[in-house]
Formats: sequence, C-alpha cells, structure tokens
Amino acid sequence: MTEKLSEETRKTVLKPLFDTGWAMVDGRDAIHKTYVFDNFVSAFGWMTQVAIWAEKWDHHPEWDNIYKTVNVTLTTHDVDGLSALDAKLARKMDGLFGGGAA
Ligand SMILES: C[C@H](O)[C@H](O)[C@H]1CNC2=NC(N)=NC(=O)C2=N1
Repeated sequence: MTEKLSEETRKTVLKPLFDTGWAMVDGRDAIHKTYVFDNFVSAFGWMTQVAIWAEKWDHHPEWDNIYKTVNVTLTTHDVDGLSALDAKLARKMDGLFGGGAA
C-alpha cells in the first residue's frame, strides 16, 4: 500500500530532487519541474519514454507540453500527497533527461 512520505523520509528523499531543479508546489503536497529540450521531437520522445515507465509502475505524472518545454507535477492521488513513487518517477525523469536547453 502506497503511503505518504513521512517528514523524516522527506529530508533524505526530496533533497536530491531539489538539487536537480524540482520544487514543492505552493498549496499542494506535490513537486514540480520544468524541462526544456532542444526541440519538440526531443521533448515528445522523452515524454514517450517516461510514459512507458509510468505505465509500468502504474504511477502517472501531471504534465503539459508546449513546443520544447514540458511542465511536470508529481503527486500521488491515492494518498493525496507525495509518496515514494513520486520520488522514484522524478529520479527516472531526470535520468532520461539527457540535458537539453535547460
Ligand atoms: C487504478 C490505478 O492503479 C491508480 O489510479 C493509479 C494510477 N496512476 C496514479 N498516478 C499517480 N500520480 N497517483 C496515483 O495515485 C495513481 N494511481
């Protein structure tokens, strides 16, 4: 059963993500990051890769894409807040991001 991250766990799990550009969303127990790619095809290709992992892990992002920019928000709807799955997917997203214009 997925659980909300405890205050203690957040200190270790979220810190590395904040170091790579993730930030808490005002008013939500969620994290957000904007990825900027070299072009639309790179952005969409990255989204496609992420989508496969999201489906495999049954954990899906809230995201939008405008041309070469992808805005991502992660939270776990089932627990109405951040869980380990959000950190896991965020790490995967960062790992798949080869570095664009961002
Ligand atoms: C039925 C399905 O397993 C659930 O709705 C999954 C799907 N993907 C999900 N994604 C996210 N971000 N949070 C969830 O709670 C969630 N739940």
